[in-house]
Amino acid sequence: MRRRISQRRAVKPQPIGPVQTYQVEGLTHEAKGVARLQGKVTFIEGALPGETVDAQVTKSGRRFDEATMTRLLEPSPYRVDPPCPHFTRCGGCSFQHLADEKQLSAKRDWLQGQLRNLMGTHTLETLSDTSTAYRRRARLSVNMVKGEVVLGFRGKASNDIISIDHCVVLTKPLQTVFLALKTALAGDPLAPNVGHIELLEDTKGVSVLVRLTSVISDELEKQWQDWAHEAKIALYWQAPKLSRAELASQEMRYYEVNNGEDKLRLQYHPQDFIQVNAAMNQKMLDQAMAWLAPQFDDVVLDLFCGVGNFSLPLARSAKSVIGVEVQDSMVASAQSNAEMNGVDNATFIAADLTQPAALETTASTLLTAGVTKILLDPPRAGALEFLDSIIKIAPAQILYVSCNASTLARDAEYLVAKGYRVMRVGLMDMFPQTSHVETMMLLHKKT
Ligand SMILES: C[S@@+](CC[C@H](N)C(=O)[O-])C[C@H]1O[C@@H](n2cnc3c(N)ncnc32)[C@H](O)[C@@H]1O
Ligand code: SF4
Repeated sequence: MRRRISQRRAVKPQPIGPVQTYQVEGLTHEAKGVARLQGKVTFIEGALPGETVDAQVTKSGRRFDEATMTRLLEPSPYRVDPPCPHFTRCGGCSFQHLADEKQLSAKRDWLQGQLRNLMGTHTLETLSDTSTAYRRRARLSVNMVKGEVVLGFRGKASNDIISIDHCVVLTKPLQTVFLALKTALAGDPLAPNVGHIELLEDTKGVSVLVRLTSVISDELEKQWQDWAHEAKIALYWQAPKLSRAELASQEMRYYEVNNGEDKLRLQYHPQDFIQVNAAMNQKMLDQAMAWLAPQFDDVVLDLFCGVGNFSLPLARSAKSVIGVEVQDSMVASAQSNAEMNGVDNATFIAADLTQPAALETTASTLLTAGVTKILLDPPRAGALEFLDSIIKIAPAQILYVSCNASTLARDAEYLVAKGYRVMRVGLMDMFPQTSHVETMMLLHKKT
């Protein structure tokens, strides 16, 4: 474990030029200030638009330089004290020095730029919620340095693990567990056997998944189970080389979502994908239902459906829903989630939507199903490989939920070229304090 970390260690940027004064004009997507000096663009870590700063170049390229701020001469009125004491070193957040409303407007400007060929005269709609204490899932890195355990996140300018005492974007219960875990791991024989740790909070409570790098004794395992029991934490172990099937046999978790007056319970395994921000997930589901407006005669296809986060609410209003997901275990969870919630009009198919073979079998099944609306929520790579199948299925409406604006722009431009029209576009601020944005786009088939 230690070896792997040192191999991946990035070189910390070192100053290579004199300190110079810059007027900062803009902000990049990664929250670096943009300035020009003698015509050359410089990206300055830590600087904000409207500020005058001293900075030192750390990397010089043909087209632009990168620099680090050494002194803030004139601050922006929108500069705020970062709520997290680790902000300057931890790579988890990039925007904490900028007021919440300005973070959002910077994200809006950036997203509108990414989608410039698609926005037309549409106004970008915005969904947001609390800017701290929102993260219900986090992956912590663990390292041993000179016999001391280091628990935290990767650094900003390097792959080093930064020791964290308090992470303000975690939900309050996870902040408490983080501290308890850190205290319990210090000097404990478990620490050198841990690769990383996942914290998870859901309707069932708090859980901790420990990924082991080597086998531990039954006695040590028992001590930690006792600790978890005492702290009311569900503890999951992932032993080295544990198969997915063995993992899947472990106890399931669940979270709940509201669907109007109705409550839906979704079971999942701690290793399965779930949306990280519970409050924003609820707002996103409500918006998806409002925009796609499933009716009693709609057959809705939910692509990349996970454990049925969108499928189940959709099925409550539609004639039927077909979910497609690559992970067999998540397909099984989605199916049992439907049954547990009394949803009898949803079926789920396991298929890899990037593979031509799967595409042919899946798409031909879907071609005859009379699909009227499609919701898709792909991973960052987008859904390029399945777009032709979508065109063949020819739904009247497509709701695209995306965590990567550039693949969304690529895919949506393709759909527009094939006869769809953009109807609504929305930014969903799922990850405040970071540069990530989620986007929702509604497209209608041109008649
Ligand atoms: C962004 S998540 C969305 C999940 C679900 N819609 C939700 O809201 O919880 C993307 C999902 O796509 C699945 N996935 C990833 N690659 C896939 C592929 N090639 N084919 C089908 N599903 C895939 C993942 O397992 C994951 O469940
Ligand atoms: S991820 Fe947590 S610890 Fe890191 S900067 Fe953000 S709030 Fe602080």
